Amino acid sequence: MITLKNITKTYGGSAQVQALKGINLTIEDGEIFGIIGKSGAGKSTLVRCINMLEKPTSGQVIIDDKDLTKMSESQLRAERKNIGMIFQHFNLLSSRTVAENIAFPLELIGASKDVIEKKVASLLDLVGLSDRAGNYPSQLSGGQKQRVGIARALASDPKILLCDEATSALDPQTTKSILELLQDINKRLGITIVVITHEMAVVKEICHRVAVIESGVIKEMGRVVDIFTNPQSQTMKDFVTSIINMELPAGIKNLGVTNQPAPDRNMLVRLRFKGAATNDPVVADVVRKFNVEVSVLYGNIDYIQDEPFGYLIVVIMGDMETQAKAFSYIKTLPIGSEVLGYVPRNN
Ligand SMILES: Nc1ncnc2c1ncn2[C@@H]1O[C@H](COP(=O)(O)OP(=O)(O)OP(=O)(O)O)[C@@H](O)[C@H]1O
Repeated sequence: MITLKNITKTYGGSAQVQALKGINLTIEDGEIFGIIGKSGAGKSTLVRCINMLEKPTSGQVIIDDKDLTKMSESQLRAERKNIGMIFQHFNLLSSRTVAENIAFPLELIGASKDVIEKKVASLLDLVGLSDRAGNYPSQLSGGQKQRVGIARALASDPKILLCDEATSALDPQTTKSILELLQDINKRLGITIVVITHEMAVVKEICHRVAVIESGVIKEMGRVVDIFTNPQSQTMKDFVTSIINMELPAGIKNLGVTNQPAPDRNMLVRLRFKGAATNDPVVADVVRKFNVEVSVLYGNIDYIQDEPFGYLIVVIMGDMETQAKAFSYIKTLPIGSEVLGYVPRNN
């Protein structure tokens, strides 16, 4: 488990920058945890505090009950074997072959030639590059270079893998294959993965939980499926709407939506489903119970990893009292719901 307690980081120099302003965070073993934020939010600083490449100005970094902020340099060097890291621009050694790059951390800890050979072969197999062992980085595509970066990061059998914008330099197809590899590594080896990104698509694809950071402060944190169906902070709403449209479709806006109920208006409602509730016959249920007509104007179902989530925009027709009763009932169901407004009855 990784626990960050009240981490602050102020960069010195003439103009002091407070990059982190009291970060509290717990990342469970085996989790894929996303940290998302815009440029300059403090993401890289935060992830570099986890392995103490950046020393926090104050606060504690506790990994498996050990406080890294209290360790000497040599203790830290030993501890960092448990924490692999991959980077946006791969950071491979251009004069070394693929196999030699992967072997590098093992050479540093004085592993025997035999051990290194076996380990490199199994890592090459894991990342699907067995046929590229003798190539130099310049002979590889971006995706292949990142695979080498991943293999090198895993060479010391870390328990944690930190990924700093690991797919930001890659095209969407290659990004997908690298994310699949990370997910596979998480499942097969049980490694905890911390993913730093500015792309919500990356979070949606592989993260179990996510925290959004802005100006050195965590604005919101939660399970990815909860965040997608019900973001609270403006920052998270902006990220969610960057990949799923929560705006009212133009066709619905044009119906003449008002905020107040009226005898000649019907209620416009958004229903938000996730997980098993996606299969619940909510609309049929409301129609039967309240003898109202419900018309579906818009629907959208998507998946976060294997978990479905979706939106439905419906119009509840009937007199004002029945509309209100039907909505009160919907509020008791295990789904999200909100009244978006009221539309003229003839729609
Ligand atoms: N070594 C440094 N010295 C001074 N200021 C720094 C240093 N590194 C980062 N900063 C500042 O700290 C703040 C957070 O930077 P950081 O790189 O952590 O953000 P980020 O979210 O990773 O941004 P990006 O996505 O653009 O890399 C920024 O204002 C940045 O200018």
